[in-house]
Amino acid sequence: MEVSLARRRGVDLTVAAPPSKSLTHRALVVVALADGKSEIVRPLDAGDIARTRTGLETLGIRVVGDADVLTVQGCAGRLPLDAPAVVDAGDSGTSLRFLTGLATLADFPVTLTGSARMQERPIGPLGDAVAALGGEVGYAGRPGFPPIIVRGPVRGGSVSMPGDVSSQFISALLIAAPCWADGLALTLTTPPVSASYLDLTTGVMAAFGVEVRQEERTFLVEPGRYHPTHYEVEGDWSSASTFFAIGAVCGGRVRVDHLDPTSAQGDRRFLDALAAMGCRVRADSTGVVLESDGVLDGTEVEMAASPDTVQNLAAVAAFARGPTTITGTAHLRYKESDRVAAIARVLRGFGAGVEVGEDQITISPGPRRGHLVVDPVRDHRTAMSAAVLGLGSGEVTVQEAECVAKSFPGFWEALQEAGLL
Ligand SMILES: O=C(O)C1=C[C@@H](OP(=O)(O)O)[C@@H](O)[C@H](O)C1
Ligand SMILES: C=C(OP(=O)(O)O)C(=O)O
Repeated sequence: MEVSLARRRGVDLTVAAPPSKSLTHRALVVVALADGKSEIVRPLDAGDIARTRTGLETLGIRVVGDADVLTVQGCAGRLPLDAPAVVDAGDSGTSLRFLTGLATLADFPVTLTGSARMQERPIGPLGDAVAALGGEVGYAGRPGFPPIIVRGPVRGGSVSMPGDVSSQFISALLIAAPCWADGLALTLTTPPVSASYLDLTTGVMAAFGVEVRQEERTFLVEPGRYHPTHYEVEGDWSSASTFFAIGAVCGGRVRVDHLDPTSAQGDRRFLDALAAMGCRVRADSTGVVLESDGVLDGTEVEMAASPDTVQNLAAVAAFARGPTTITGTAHLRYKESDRVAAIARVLRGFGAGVEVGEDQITISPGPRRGHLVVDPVRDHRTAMSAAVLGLGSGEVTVQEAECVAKSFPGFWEALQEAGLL
């Protein structure tokens, strides 16, 4: 599917944020381990969540329900797997990493694999940690990359791991840890990237009765049990960021409902960056409103904890009156595509100057080039950020636009309903 976008000015948009992808993934894997039946209310219904759901089913956990409520009978920390299994996580890094953690709780080997791109996304630090904690770990192809083969059970204990590749490795260990006989003392040898996602992990674990203690760079989890509960998923700040970016560049007013203005989701910081560029932002009891007159200043902003909004911010920066520097970008290279390269490719094609450093990107607005055709190379966030460029300036076509289904299947429909397509 191809989507072509025309320039819009003075938008007046009210949309609902879809449920959080990260919180739905976490809720699903935690309820799978709980010692009873739990309900997840308002889960995200999207491609990546389907990967976690079918992965859990492959591991012997039944997930029942639809878009409104999912019901799961947990396995009380011991997966009922009675033969070797293969989990295909497709393009979903979160599914692959979290289910690798769960595979430590099975008595049979589990092979975790994914798309061609997934086989280029690292998993070595997580594999090393699982092996050090007592599991058997192997790789079917290139060492340190999926397919990874994990055989439990893992006893747990103390381990060190770098934090600078993906926070998902840390979350995967933390989530499985209460089900290990010796619990976990995990010390990070480098500061964690995407650190806000660790707060989401510990928050969901706490909602199911398990505490994580943190002493400087060490995370401690005692052996214990997740207690079943009803868990309601809040709205997704990463998905919402595209609507706010559209408001920033087109000018006008954008209201996104179903967002918690006090959320632990780090992508909430995206709005601080837009405020620094000249937008006005306010929250009320049901959502968040952004107003912009379309006149934007460049800024300098650290985004290591909010990687999934960097492409939208880079797109907004192309409309500013001066350059914008975004720091904390090194780990964007390990995502659904190399997003540092994607930003450079798309924005240079658009007409902006892009300077790429080891851990930072500077965008300098420049004169618009002709019609821009964006191939997102299956990366949903590249596709959505291209919509920001298109609505802000016109003459942008997004190819294979259906890739947004990974996290936000209703994205293009939402734009259409708002009269923007
Ligand atoms: O834990 C999570 O839910 C996620 C963590 C982040 O990944 P990294 O920790 O690999 O940066 C983020 O980019 C991803 O979309 C979701
Ligand atoms: C990086 C992302 O997801 P994942 O790592 O789960 O593939 C994302 O949604 O932007």
